[in-house]
Amino acid sequence: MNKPIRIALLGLGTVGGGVYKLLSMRAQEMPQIAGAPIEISHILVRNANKERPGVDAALLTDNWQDIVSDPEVSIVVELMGGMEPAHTYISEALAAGKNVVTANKDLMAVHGGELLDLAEQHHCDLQFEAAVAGAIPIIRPLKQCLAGNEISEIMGIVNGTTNYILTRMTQDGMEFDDALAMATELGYAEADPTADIEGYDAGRKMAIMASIAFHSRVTFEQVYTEGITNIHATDIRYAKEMGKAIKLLGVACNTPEGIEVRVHPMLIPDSHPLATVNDAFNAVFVHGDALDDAMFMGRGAGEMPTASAVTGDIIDTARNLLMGCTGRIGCTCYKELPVKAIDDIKSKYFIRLRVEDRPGVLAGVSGVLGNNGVSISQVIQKASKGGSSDLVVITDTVRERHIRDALTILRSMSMVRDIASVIRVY
Ligand SMILES: NC(=O)C1=CN([C@@H]2O[C@H](COP(=O)(O)OP(=O)(O)OC[C@H]3O[C@@H](n4cnc5c(N)ncnc54)[C@H](OP(=O)(O)O)[C@@H]3O)[C@@H](O)[C@H]2O)C=CC1
Ligand SMILES: N[C@@H](CC=O)C(=O)O
Ligand code: NA
Repeated sequence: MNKPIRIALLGLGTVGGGVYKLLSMRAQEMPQIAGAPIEISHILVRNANKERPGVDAALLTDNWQDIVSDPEVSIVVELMGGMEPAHTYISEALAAGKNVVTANKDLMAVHGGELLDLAEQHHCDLQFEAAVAGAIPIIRPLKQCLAGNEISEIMGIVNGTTNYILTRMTQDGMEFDDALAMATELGYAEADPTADIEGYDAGRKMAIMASIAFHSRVTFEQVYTEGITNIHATDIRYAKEMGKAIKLLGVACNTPEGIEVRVHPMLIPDSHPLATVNDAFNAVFVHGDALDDAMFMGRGAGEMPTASAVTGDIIDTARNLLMGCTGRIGCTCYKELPVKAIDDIKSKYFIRLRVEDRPGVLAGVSGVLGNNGVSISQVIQKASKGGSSDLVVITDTVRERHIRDALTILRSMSMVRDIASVIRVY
């Protein structure tokens, strides 16, 4: 039998704890699955004295040097999250010739190119399947199975926390804050859930996928992001009346003018496959010239689903180590494509306004939209409450900058008391 492959876990929280459990559950079969036993030799945590039931306390350390200077450790599994010290530790591990598996989208969406280059220099694997859409295999399919395609579009639900919140608000009428507390309790949310609810986490995942799919580096700062904090129960009610669901979607397209990449809430028809993706499930649509359409669906967050993706990467790296072929697949970005500004992107919009309840208001609002090149496809006006009423306008497809100009004028009009919501429509 091959001698054990020694790995170090950095982090033993939701995901690290899941990986520890899954590796223990599969320990007996690992020589057959991976080609050698896989043994955890160190676990780095912030607090090595904390009681951790079911975990061998002798493995715990709070000293990174114990790991990076141990020549027996061949795979470092980073599950701490955040930029630092994760960036330094991963760089030092690669420089020391250690392979790395990480679930860290924050880091990969900003420093992915640099870290993949470093891995290549040292002939090491740097694998990050769990960083995008949790358990769903998507990084490896994009880099390997779909490598013969020209991919033109990726669209999907890539944040479990926000999908869980929107599902609870839609199906159970739950308040936003209560649904977020449940998502945190279930281990779906990031350490700072702002990243989830403001769309940053989904933006990071879209940057990573767009880079791989379009062979051109896209970083997080280039992704337009809007979260779900401005989605109200009233919007969800209107969406239901129109036979639509509200989802936080990531969209990335490779167009002749450049890459479009964005994350924002969207109204999608109930008949659309993404409308039925609920709770912490994620789904990713990919369109390729040879592939046509494919959809990947599964759990996007949580202890064991995320551990599934991390453990798959550990096993793949172990197999590469045993075959002497680590570092086989590195960075696949060989183009330098521009990324389009959000102002140039076109969409349909749902605009909910609180307006004065008097004659001429509808004509005033539609006049401003028309003067800015925004044509209307549907209008809903609800009965008056306290002298104002809800006016919902669905526009035809329009350029983002025209909507912005129109909204600026509408906001300044006395007949418009408030622009309550502006949501894109599929
Ligand atoms: N939760 C999920 O569903 C998913 C998470 N991810 C990603 O996985 C990673 C881990 O997430 P998660 O498990 O939820 O996070 P947790 O907050 O649950 O766990 C973080 C762990 O890292 C340790 N840690 C944090 N900072 C340090 C440090 N400076 N030095 C040593 N140890 C440190 C903590 O130690 P201690 O225990 O002592 O506090 C803890 O064990 C993140 O990158 C996240 O984005 C990816 C997909 C899904
Ligand atoms: N916080 C993330 C965890 C997985 O990436 C999410 O909710 O999707
Ligand atoms: Na994944």
